[in-house]
Amino acid sequence: MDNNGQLSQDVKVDSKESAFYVDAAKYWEQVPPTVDGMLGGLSSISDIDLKGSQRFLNSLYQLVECPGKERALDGGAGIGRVTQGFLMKNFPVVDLVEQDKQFLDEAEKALEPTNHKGQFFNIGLQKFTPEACVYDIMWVQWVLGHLTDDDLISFFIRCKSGLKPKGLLVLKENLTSSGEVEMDSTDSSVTRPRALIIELIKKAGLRVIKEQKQQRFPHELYEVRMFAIQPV
Ligand SMILES: C[S@@+](CC[C@H](N)C(=O)[O-])C[C@H]1O[C@@H](n2cnc3c(N)ncnc32)[C@H](O)[C@@H]1O
Repeated sequence: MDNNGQLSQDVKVDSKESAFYVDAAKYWEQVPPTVDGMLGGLSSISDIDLKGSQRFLNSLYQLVECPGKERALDGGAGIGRVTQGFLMKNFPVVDLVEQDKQFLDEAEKALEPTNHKGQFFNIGLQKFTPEACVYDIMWVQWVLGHLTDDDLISFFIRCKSGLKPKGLLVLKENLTSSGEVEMDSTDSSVTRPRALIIELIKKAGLRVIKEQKQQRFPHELYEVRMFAIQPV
């Protein structure tokens, strides 16, 4: 790590239960289970975000080999903002993976009166293995900065086995414009440059088939991009 608190290009942490993960879990433990909590006080951008996601998903159904519309996964689901605001409108079954028990309980409570069908997995993505060949879309948003590079590659590899034959993994993440990995010690996460994300995707034997920048976000925020990914 350099003096500016930046990690060098590679995000390498040895142990799975290292301080990197423990500190992140501690940070999220004291965040209120609200949309504002999920978005660091920026609940005002939630609608724009969800609409941008819907547009991107629609564009994936224009592809020649498009995914099915049965079952999705929400990775790093928090209180289920993405599940409820977007994925459930497109998929009859949506499973949620979230490391924080309080958030997942809140999601379960909020989804109970709806017609939600799906499972709740209280586990970190670095340890999560999806059931084989079940997902049309695995949507992973604003969480990958909490995984080390090595764990991210392993997670991508496990995602490949969770996808149906035409299924897609979709990432929606902040990207740095500096070309560097930037560390946030408050929530124990990193923000990666686009080039590193692409490199890690390739290392996992996947490739980006469609990519789009989220529009209409405040200019002071990191650039946010969506990547639709499939096994090579
Ligand atoms: C910025 S919030 C985003 C939540 C949700 N994706 C959304 O867009 O509303 C990040 C979420 O990732 C979760 N998280 C952090 N580290 C994680 C990990 N290693 N595995 C799974 N979830 C994690 C946090 O508990 C939190 O719910």
